[in-house]
Amino acid sequence: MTANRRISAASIIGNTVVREKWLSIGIILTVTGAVVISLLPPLVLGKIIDRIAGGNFPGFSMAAEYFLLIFLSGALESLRESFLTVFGQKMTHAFRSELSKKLVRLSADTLNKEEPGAVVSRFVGDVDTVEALFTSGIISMFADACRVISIFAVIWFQNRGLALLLVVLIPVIFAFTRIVQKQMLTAQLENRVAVGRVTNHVPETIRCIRTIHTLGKETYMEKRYDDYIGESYSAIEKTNFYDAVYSPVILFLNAVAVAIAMLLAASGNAKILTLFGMSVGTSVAVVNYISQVFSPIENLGMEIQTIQSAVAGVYRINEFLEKPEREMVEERAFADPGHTVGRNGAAQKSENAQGRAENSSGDTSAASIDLDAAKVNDSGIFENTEPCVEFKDVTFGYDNHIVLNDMNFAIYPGEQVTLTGRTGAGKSTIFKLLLGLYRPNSGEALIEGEAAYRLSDKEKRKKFGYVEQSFHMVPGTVRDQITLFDPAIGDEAVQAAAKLVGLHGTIVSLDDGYDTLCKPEIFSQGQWQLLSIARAVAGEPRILLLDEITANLDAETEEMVLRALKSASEGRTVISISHRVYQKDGTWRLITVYG
Ligand SMILES: Nc1ncnc2c1ncn2[C@@H]1O[C@H](COP(=O)(O)OP(=O)(O)OP(=O)(O)O)[C@@H](O)[C@H]1O
Repeated sequence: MTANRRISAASIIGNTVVREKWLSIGIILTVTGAVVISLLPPLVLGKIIDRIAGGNFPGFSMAAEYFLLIFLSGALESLRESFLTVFGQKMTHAFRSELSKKLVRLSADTLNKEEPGAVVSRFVGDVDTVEALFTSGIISMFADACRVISIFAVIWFQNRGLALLLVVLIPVIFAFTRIVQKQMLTAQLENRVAVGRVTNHVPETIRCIRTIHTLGKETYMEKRYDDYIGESYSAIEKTNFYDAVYSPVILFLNAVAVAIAMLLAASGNAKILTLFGMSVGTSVAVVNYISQVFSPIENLGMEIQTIQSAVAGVYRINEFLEKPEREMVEERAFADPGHTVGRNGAAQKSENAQGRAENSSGDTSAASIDLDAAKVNDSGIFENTEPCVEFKDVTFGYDNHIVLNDMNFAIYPGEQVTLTGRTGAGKSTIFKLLLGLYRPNSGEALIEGEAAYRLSDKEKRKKFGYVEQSFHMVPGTVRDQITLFDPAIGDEAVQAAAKLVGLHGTIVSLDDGYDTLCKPEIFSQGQWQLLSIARAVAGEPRILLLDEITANLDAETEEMVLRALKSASEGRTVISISHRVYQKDGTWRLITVYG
């Protein structure tokens, strides 16, 4: 058995950074490179203007230098964005892989308590927010912060007065940006809720259209629809308002800062000029820098928001990764003794049949078990007297609710046993213990002498097949439904299983035969159930566990499934939960569970 793995969002991020080290280095280089290079063009432009103002021709090389720097700055920024996108995708892949590994390791108890929608939202929404943390969160925030600081530093050396002006202005701009962004976010969320209501309202109206007409509720439904649209409209209005106001205000502040700096630079006052004096070229460069400082400030506000929601996503992902895991059993080389009962059971008439018969009458000591009937087929298909399924003093409960109390029973190879009992007695719980989904609180639930929960997934498939009330389709072809992607089950075994249940003809008549992509409409309900039996027997298990397999079928379809089951049961031990008894001949036995 393997212990719980310790994995968290931080370790997934760390592992991905190490695994993608060249990409990570590329991001660091492009982020810093883009910040540094973007500072240079205004400086060169300032020099060019100063030359022109002094009556000198700046020369082709200076102009070329200016354009080259602009090109380089743009190229580095786009390279940075590409690296970040790829990195974000790698991160998403790493997170989703770890989450899906975790999902298959969750204990049955944990899975039972999980809402499917909540699990899906961790795979989709939460992982997306973590991806955004890298594509438009933490790294972009670092880049933008560096940009603001470096622009400020350059202005400080170029024009001390303007730098002091920015010290006052930048926090004001930032605060204004955050207020607008928060208001916009609230309005967007309101809009999302309203749009959700509108989109739910339409199908709901269509679904209930007869009831609406019958009860004359058309006006009421129309009014509700109008209200929802109205809510959405006012939310969009708010968003548009803030959107419309933001840019002009920022442009205005930009213009105010430039105007103040220029006015003071042209004031002619010696004291003021010690702070604001600058050449024409420098003033061009400074104006350029000021207009560059606004966009990273605006980005910073958005990035803070992205980081906040990513932190919530990371928290939810960590919560999921910390959930209790089932005890994982390592795959091991195990000797497959082959079927103790062959396909042709009668041919393997056992010398021990007599011994089993004695056992069947003697082994009824369980406190809560009643062996109503215990017969052995005259042709006797038991090969030995060792039980293939056994409950020894099993006590089990969910949380504090004890369901099975000190239960004992033994089932022998080749037997056909039906578990019966009132609803809630614990029949399905017996199956869950045999499937190894739960571990008994005390006692032993054994399959071929081994604790069921200790069996690895491969061993389980070899030892037993499980058929449920309804078929659970996996994405893939008809063949995949039978093999469940087990490469050990070849075409021959697939076809043999389908023939056994009488579905081979139907499958080959499909457009692509066994390669037909499965969709709900390609088979009838009964045929899906036949496919379920084919899936269960394809691994050639020695035991079949059947859980109310005809519960949802009409009489005719049930007849067809029972016929298939008869062939599938031949030479196997069959344990079924049913309110009806499948096979009353030969080795059939009834176990009543009292719970
Ligand atoms: N995952 C679970 N968590 C908590 N209690 C459970 C869980 N599964 C079953 N139970 C409880 O265990 C008891 C036995 O349930 P079980 O499904 O084994 O009964 P059953 O005999 O198969 O019933 P039915 O014939 O109605 O299917 C019931 O009281 C049920 O509420």
